[in-house]
Amino acid sequence: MVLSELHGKLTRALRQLDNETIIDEKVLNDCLNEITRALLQSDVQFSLVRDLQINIKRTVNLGQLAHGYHKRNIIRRAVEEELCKILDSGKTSYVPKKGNASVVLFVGLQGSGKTTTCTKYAQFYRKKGFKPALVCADTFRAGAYDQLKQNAMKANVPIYGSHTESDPVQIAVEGVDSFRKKTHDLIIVDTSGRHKQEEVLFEEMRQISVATNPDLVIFVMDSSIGQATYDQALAFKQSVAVGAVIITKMDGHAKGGGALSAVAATKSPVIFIGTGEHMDDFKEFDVKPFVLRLLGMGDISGFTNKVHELVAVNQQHDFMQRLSDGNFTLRNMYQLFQSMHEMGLINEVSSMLAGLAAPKGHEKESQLKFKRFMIMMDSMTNEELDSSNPKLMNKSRILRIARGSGHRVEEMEEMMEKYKLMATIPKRRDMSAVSQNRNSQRMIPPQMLNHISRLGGLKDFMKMGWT
Ligand SMILES: Nc1nc2c(ncn2[C@@H]2O[C@H](COP(=O)(O)OP(=O)(O)OP(=O)(O)O)[C@@H](O)[C@H]2O)c(=O)[nH]1
Repeated sequence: MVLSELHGKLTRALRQLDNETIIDEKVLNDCLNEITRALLQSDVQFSLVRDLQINIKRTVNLGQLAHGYHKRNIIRRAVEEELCKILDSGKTSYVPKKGNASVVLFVGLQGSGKTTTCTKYAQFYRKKGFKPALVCADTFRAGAYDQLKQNAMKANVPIYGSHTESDPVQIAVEGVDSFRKKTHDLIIVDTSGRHKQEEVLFEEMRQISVATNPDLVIFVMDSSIGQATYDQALAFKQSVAVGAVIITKMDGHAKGGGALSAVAATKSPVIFIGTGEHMDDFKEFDVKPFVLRLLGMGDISGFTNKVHELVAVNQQHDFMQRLSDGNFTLRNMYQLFQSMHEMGLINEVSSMLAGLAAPKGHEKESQLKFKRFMIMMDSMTNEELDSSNPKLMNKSRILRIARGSGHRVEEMEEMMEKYKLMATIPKRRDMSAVSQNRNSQRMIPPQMLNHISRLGGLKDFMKMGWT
């Protein structure tokens, strides 16, 4: 989990609400104080945190809420909305389109992770079916070309560069022209970084930018400097037309929250975050799912996207229909888990579902949790498995299933919470993303299909009742 410390503190603060029978001013203040402390410790700017607290108190006016109103949910929703506000730049970024020959220029200070991120970006789009290529216009640092070459080889992306030419502008122009002729539809230009924000670096960036006329300039920034990213992002924006930001090293830095919020305050959209040194340690950044995950409420859109990756196109509509009609049963969940398990995707999917994510190195815990859930579902009757009415699962049934499967009642309740979360996806979230995905022509990747059939899981997968 990215920002695991902040995640832990925020979820603890919200969980406290469940321990209280009456939600009064004191409980709300205690909860808000904890959230405030957690955000400040993550280096979020004081004024942003202060505004968040004021706004939440204004939204959650306990005195005016009618008796019986679900105060806990109103508080949770207000926290979610205010965090989204802090992290949302209000701007969208240019998105490369297949077949369009987009040119994307990467800029940033030395050591920010620019070269690594260029390759991660190329690989991300290669996996989406693009034909990306890399141009090394860093003639400042000896070895930059070789580093990018090595990375490019790993990511299986062609590269243009020179050991002898010293003019980065000429290399950039030649590289872009050459890849355009070869019909590459995403040409990524890596530029040199310097130790600090020197004028000479900005001048070089400006010249490369004028000469290559990029569709998008991406500023790469290291998260370890926290809220100081604000000044850095502004300085770069004033020199080149920065259209998007990628924040790196979010895996190791407690100040990541500060970095994300400070960049948003400059009205620059963060589009990806770097979460490690490896090529796959790269995540699309989307404010709402990120906040939901941070608050332990699950990454719904990530989950629905995953479903779309795994379910054949002709079945996606029906599957989403079941979800949207509220007909998603425990049996559906059981079969989904089973397929994920067989495909070795438990960790990937679990990180999208509230509370199932395990920190790096503890993935086994997630797997055990899924197994535990499946064992508990094995102790259910057909009526329980096939009902889409969560109310059917009353206290005595929960007790019986927990006892019968050798688990604690709390473990059973935790599973029911996850089920409700999945079953109510479309009710709680905007279905437009889902319907957009319906139209996407994504199929199960062939190698995955082979894998499922080898495991004999394809039959189960198809029997999930999604057809
Ligand atoms: N932990 C972690 N390390 C990263 C991440 N991104 C990059 N790095 C590491 O940061 C270091 C610097 O990365 P580079 O890609 O060489 O940085 P750069 O900005 O291109 O540097 P110059 O080419 O000198 O300007 C390398 O050791 C990378 O492996 C990340 O998201 N997480």
